[in-house]
Amino acid sequence: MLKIAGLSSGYGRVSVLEGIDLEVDNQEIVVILGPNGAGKTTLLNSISGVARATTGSILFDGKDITGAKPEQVVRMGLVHCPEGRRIFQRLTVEENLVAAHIGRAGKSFEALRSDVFDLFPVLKERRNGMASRMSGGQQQMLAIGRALMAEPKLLMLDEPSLGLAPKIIHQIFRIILDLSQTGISILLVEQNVQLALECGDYAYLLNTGRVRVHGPAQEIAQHSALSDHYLGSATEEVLHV
Ligand SMILES: Nc1ncnc2c1ncn2[C@@H]1O[C@H](COP(=O)(O)OP(=O)(O)OP(=O)(O)O)[C@@H](O)[C@H]1O
Repeated sequence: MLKIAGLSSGYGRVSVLEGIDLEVDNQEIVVILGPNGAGKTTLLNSISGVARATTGSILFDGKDITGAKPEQVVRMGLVHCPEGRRIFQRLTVEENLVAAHIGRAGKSFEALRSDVFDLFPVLKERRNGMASRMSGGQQQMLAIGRALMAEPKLLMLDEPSLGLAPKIIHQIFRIILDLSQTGISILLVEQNVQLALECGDYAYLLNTGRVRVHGPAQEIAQHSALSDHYLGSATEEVLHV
């Protein structure tokens, strides 16, 4: 579904990522872990076309999307649900969904809205309520609902559990697993290492812009070097667990 090879990128003259190789298979949940500033968000931004790749290639669904514009990438079914939710606070739930669907070909608004409401009944209950009046967890559900209006084949989620209560975090992870069951591939950036590794199939650990460790999520969870790497004492060596 997604194949990244030798990707380096950054912002203007600031280089952030160096030589990233990463793959996401069909229906797989791939987790990206790493300390603050490791480059996780920059990696998602580079895939979605917000940050520019300086070297390397990004293939999505068999097509080269290196250097493609964000709107082209979304149209192909690669959808980024950014950190901080970025929903329209002054619009209602329904209006947020409408805004996410404007100008789209494919399934009708009504059909997609119905899928979103099936997945998140609370959004149906609150469809005419202002987004700003909803709890953090409900706003995260709306952010994912908006992303689903673009019919993703691959959904990139940046820290969906950020700032949420433990019970709600479990709900969000349950939803991520449900989405994967519907055939959507997931690329998940998370600070909640334990839950992310329980939920994921494969994991990459980033530090200072490079992949330091990668392997099946279960093996990474048991790997004693993970904490060293996670805490930032990574060597230059890439360990394949
Ligand atoms: N717009 C930008 N312009 C310049 N540098 C940036 C920009 N955004 C991020 N950076 C820098 O890129 C590096 C990686 O940041 P990034 O946000 O990708 O890390 P992260 O792993 O997602 O961290 P966090 O967990 O804190 O979100 C940091 O040194 C950051 O200061």
